[in-house]
Amino acid sequence: MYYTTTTMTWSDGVTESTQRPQTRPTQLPYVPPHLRNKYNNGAMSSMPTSLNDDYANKNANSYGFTTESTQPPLGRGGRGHRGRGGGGGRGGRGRFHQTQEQDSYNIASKFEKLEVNVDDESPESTNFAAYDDIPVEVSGSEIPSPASSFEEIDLGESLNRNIKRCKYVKPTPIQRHAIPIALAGRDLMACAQTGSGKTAAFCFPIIHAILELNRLSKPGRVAFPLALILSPTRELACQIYEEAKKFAYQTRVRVAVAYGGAPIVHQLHNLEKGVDILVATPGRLVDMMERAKVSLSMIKCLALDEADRMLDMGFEPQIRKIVQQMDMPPCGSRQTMFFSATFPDEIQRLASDFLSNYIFLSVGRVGSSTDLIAQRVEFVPNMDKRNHLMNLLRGQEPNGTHGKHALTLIFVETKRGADALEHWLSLNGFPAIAIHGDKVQMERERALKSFKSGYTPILVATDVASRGLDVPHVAHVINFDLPKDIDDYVHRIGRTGRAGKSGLATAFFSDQNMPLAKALVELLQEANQEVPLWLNDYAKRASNIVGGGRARRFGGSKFGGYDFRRDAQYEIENDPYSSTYGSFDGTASSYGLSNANSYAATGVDSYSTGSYGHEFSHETVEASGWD
Ligand SMILES: Nc1ncnc2c1ncn2[C@@H]1O[C@H](COP(=O)(O)OP(=O)(O)OP(=O)(O)O)[C@@H](O)[C@H]1O
Repeated sequence: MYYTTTTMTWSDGVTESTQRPQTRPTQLPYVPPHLRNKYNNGAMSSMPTSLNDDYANKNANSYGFTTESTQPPLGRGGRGHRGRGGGGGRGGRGRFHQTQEQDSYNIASKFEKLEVNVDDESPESTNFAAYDDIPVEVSGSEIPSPASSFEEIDLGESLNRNIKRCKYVKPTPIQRHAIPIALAGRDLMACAQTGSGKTAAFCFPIIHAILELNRLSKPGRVAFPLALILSPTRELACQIYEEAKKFAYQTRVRVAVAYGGAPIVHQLHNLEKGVDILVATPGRLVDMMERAKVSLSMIKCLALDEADRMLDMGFEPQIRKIVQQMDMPPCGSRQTMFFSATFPDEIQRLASDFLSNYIFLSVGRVGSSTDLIAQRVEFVPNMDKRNHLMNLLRGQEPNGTHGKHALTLIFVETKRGADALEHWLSLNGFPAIAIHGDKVQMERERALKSFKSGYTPILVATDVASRGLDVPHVAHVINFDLPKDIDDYVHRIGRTGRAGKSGLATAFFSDQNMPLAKALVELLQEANQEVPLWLNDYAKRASNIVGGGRARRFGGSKFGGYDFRRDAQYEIENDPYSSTYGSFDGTASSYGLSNANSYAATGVDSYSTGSYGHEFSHETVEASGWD
């Protein structure tokens, strides 16, 4: 379905026979990925024949682990080196799981120990200078003013305390604009660049609203959450859940999570204890509702993270079922908020079905990447991809604290490709682990934990890991296979360069990627990145082909945010037979559209800030004073 592709790409297709050492024996004892190079290579004809230091030294890349440091993450072997997950998944719980996992994963459980530090602008804090000149576009009616600080927003004592615990000193731009809008109870369609703090932008107002209601949920056989947050992937649901728990710490607001691939019984048991905020993936939620374990009749607030993904082909029927066909209060009686870094026109149109008199907010250019990410596009013929990757990885010196490797995330197109590349990297001494939709949930979670902890500093992933995942210290994202869709590229590279930190993204471009060339050039230009001459040529050639490659999805606006309603506005302005427009804000407003100020005349305001504000035919109010 959604993450499934049947096409073969280079990462799967480059057969092991052509790429692996030719004399690799057919039967090898199981060796975990990290140790395969040292232990398995003994079987290679051109190599020394045992656990030979000589070989290990000659072939040491900068990831070369000592035997001591490479305690395998799995205690009980696994399923053989070609088993699911490349051996990274199924064993028992070894030393790793008893130590690092417990220490690092459940942040919320350790939250109590964190200090409340009022003035700390620690290195971990956001680099706000990076966001200073960010363009902001807002449109809709009666737009609440943005706030410049958390004090000004005033989310209440307990939330403010938790914000300090998180060491959030200042709101990020999306938070400055979105939180006041959400606190005013308005529906919202919000776009902001990857890693810019959207999760808190919807979690804070939700928690605040529930506290204001002063009516927390009670235990019972059927759960009646007051707020629902939907996420397209299980991992993202878990991440939002962990974040929401931190933000709701000591507030008595109960947060629960429901996602597929894990036993439903345990999740239901948690729900029975009472839940105020339910974070869920659509499939599992529908299942629970059909079992009459969850009712959405009390929902006051609905938030969709990665909203464009939630409404694309894969999820739209499930979302319609959850939002329109079960017992959720109708549009207008609940508050609805959509968040994403990308929001194609056609998906905005769909989304407007679920919103009432909403405000459109974009911080940074919709669908653009952040300038914090240095982007490099290299022409790499398919045949050379693996060697090129190896050289790239060899060049990465340990640079983290204690000489640890910064994390590298490699995207490939298919699940098979992810397994094959993980295996090949492991064989060559690079500690890699794969994550994709064919792995069982436990394997997926383990892969992510192992990567997050730095234990396996290379993660090979399909798009299952492209959206929303916030893994600190991802220094390099490599698009081994480029995606077909430029928005997917934006989300993928957005796994680095988060929260004001800088990052690097390298893409391997080959002939097959020509349809992406034009959009890629535009994206690089917008992000002030160098565009290789050869890529420009590809873009020109692509333009000459019918369709011209996939154009940017945000219509005619090169810079700044883009509210699709403006297109509709434009169409009507230019349609001599049309004089009314009834769907702009989800209400039946109608207005004449004959002059340039008609947009403002309808009570629909807008403002733009920052250096990329662009011109519209309607009145644009320049806002200042907070940016
Ligand atoms: N006000 C703040 N100050 C400092 N750090 C913050 C602040 N708000 C959020 N962060 C941190 O920024 C990081 C990115 O936030 P988040 O995951 O919400 O980004 P996002 O915009 O949802 O990204 P994506 O589009 O990839 O989903 C997180 O580690 C979060 O803790």
